[in-house]
Amino acid sequence: MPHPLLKLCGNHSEHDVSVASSSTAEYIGFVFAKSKRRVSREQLQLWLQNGLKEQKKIVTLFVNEPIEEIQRQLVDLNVDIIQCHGNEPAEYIKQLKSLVKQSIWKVIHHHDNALETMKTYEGLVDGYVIDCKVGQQWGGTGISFDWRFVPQYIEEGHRQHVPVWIAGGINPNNVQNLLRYEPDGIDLSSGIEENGRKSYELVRQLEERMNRNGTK
Ligand SMILES: O=C(O)c1ccccc1NCC(=O)[C@H](O)[C@H](O)COP(=O)(O)O
Repeated sequence: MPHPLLKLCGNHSEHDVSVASSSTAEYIGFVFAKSKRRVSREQLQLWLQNGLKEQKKIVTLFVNEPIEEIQRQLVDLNVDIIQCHGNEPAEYIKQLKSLVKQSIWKVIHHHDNALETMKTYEGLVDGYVIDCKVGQQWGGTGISFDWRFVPQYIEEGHRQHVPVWIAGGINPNNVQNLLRYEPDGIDLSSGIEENGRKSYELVRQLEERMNRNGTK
């Protein structure tokens, strides 16, 4: 079975950055939206200056943020991807894409019309993250959606020739169930945390379970 890409998201302290940096994750994510995991531009700048970026791609996450504010936050920051985690419409994504150099990932929250929503971004995004929205919480909830729907999202993403990442409630104990669906990437936050901090041990367990499924 092929090995999916790994993203560790919601890093918000030097400790978290150290855990994520020492992992095999190809992508490291930072929340710029209202959240207990929110980081400032200045924090990320410092971590980048201290060598965080070597070997890793950096994802910055926004929720329905005015485009000018995204531009303001990212000026002179060497980051690779902007993850739009709210309900930003296609027109917004089109405008953002025309103004920034980073790749753009759109989060689709699993719901009855999610597949139709996904189709509206065709040709505009460089990837999708399918996540679980719980009440007013856009992400980082630790809750999974019904993974039997994963194949339909992968099929639609591949029809659009872009990768599909799965997020929401993934942890070392359930990751193998998800890997059966062969997502292009998996995105975790709560499932590798202990007392609100990323855990070296949980990341180690995650990598060990992922490796049981195939080699990188
Ligand atoms: O982490 C947050 O607090 C957060 C707040 C607002 C929007 C998105 C947020 N997090 C996104 C992620 O960290 C992940 O991409 C994804 O939602 C998976 O989270 P989890 O279920 O905790 O693994």
